[in-house]
Amino acid sequence: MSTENHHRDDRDRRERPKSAAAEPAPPSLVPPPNALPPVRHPDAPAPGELLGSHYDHCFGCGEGQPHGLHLQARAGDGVTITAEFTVQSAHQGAPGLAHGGVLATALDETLGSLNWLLRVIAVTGRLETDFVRPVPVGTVLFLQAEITAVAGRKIYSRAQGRIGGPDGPVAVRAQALFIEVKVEHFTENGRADEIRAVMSDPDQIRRVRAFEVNP
Ligand SMILES: CCCCCCCCCCCCCCCC(=O)SCCNC(=O)CCNC(=O)[C@H](O)C(C)(C)COP(=O)(O)OP(=O)(O)OC[C@H]1O[C@@H](n2cnc3c(N)ncnc32)[C@H](O)[C@@H]1OP(=O)(O)O
Repeated sequence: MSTENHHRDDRDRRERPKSAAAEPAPPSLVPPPNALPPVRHPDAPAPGELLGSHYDHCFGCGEGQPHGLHLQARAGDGVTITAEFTVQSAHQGAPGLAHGGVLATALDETLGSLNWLLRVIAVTGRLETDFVRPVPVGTVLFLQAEITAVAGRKIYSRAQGRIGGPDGPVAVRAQALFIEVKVEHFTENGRADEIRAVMSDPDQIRRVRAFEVNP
């Protein structure tokens, strides 16, 4: 293939339709035939409601992380979420541009927030990210995410981040597989100091309960 054609192919790939749905998923991100549509928990936050942080020291959403993303997620209709994150100078990779790992974190955090709507505790098993456009420092990234299917403990989801406005061009997108876990995943693996602090904070316990199925 000529260099010119190669460049045109690259550009075409970047400018494909805006929906994450248009992207073929790798095998482990394709829900199995027995997967079911996600069911919004009756006590899930109402559409339009801000979810708040699940943990004050979370790098993605916690207020207690000075250089964190301070991402704010809002429940949408069905099993969807919107979120916003403003790229700060502490988030640079190349001069004046967001670090790709930080953008992946924003996608991961948004996708993770979706599990609030199922009232399930889940962690990221697989996260596949496409970086479509550079994202300058100072940019607001407008994220949208949805759960597409659930198969036992496996939760399939996808997200995209747009720049210039909620309907602007897609800059990043991701497909993910989250795996449902028990609270013991954290209590048995997390560092003892932080687990102790969380377990003695009634406000934090209340937030953890909000994740549990049939608390
Ligand atoms: C007291 C304090 C409480 C605090 C309460 C806080 C609550 C809310 C915190 C939320 C925080 C959110 C923050 C953002 C989201 C993160 O960033 S989470 C952090 C990043 N993720 C992790 O650290 C996960 C590390 N990985 C693990 O711990 C384990 O591999 C997992 C994911 C729990 C799975 O292990 P497992 O439970 O032994 O399950 P396993 O049987 O291996 O797999 C189950 C199924 O999933 C499939 N699977 C597993 N991994 C993968 C993979 N990577 N690819 C494809 N398929 C996979 C398996 O093939 C299997 O499929 P089936 O055979 O059932 O068809």
